[in-house]
Amino acid sequence: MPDDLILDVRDLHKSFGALKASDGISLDLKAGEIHALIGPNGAGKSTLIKQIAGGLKPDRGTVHFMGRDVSGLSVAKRAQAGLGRTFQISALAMDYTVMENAVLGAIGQSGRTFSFFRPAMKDRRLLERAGAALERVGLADHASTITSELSHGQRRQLEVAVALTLSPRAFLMDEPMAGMGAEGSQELTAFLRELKQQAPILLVEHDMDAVFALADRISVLVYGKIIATGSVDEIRANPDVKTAYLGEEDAA
Ligand SMILES: Nc1ncnc2c1ncn2[C@@H]1O[C@H](COP(=O)(O)OP(=O)(O)OP(=O)(O)O)[C@@H](O)[C@H]1O
Repeated sequence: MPDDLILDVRDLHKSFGALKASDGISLDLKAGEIHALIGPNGAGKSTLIKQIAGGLKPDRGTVHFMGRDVSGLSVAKRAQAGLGRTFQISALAMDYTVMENAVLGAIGQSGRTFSFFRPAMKDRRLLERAGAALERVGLADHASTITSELSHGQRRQLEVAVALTLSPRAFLMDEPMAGMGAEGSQELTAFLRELKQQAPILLVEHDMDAVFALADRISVLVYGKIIATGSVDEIRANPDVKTAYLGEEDAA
């Protein structure tokens, strides 16, 4: 394995009945980069991210992470191994405080199973780790704020903080810009550019301005197949990509 290869997805296949949502997908993520995954609605982006994160089992193909085959591991095990994920739909506990959500992240729990929760809130090591992550995303001053009171942009920051508590070696991000205003997107863009130095990011994003501003590489997914991978300039100039997107506009 080359040193800078963090995530290596090989020949993933996933069908839903006759529909091939992943049709032989291979892609990789290298240290220090943002690799954006774009494609028309229904192309299979979310399905791919779920298979990489471990929530959906491929019919065929493998996922290697840091040189290790993680194909058989659960979401939680992959997260503990350093595969961090932020969600398209928030998994934050809205009536808990910002710090409590970060601590839940630090014990590898997202969602709503809180059996370890009370003892965790007294664990100094976990509190420190959660506090450091909040500091990193600029939410330290909001540690005791109830999460539902945060702005949309702040919730996104908190999702990143939750992922950061496990010291990820890579991030999977599903539409982090969704629902953000122009100012919020700009702030998040600047933050992601800094974050990629710590851990590379596989980014699914519909906001093309953000993708073109951020991505080191772009892969284009259409009907379950990657039709092109390249730099921003290469993808912009690629005739197949233009056709795929024009086709979508014509259909709309
Ligand atoms: N659990 C499922 N059962 C059946 N079909 C599914 C399932 N999940 C996804 N699909 C189908 O697979 C295809 C790919 O869906 P997916 O959500 O991965 O696309 P996407 O690129 O993320 O789309 P969008 O950009 O709209 O979020 C779609 O046709 C979708 O209807």
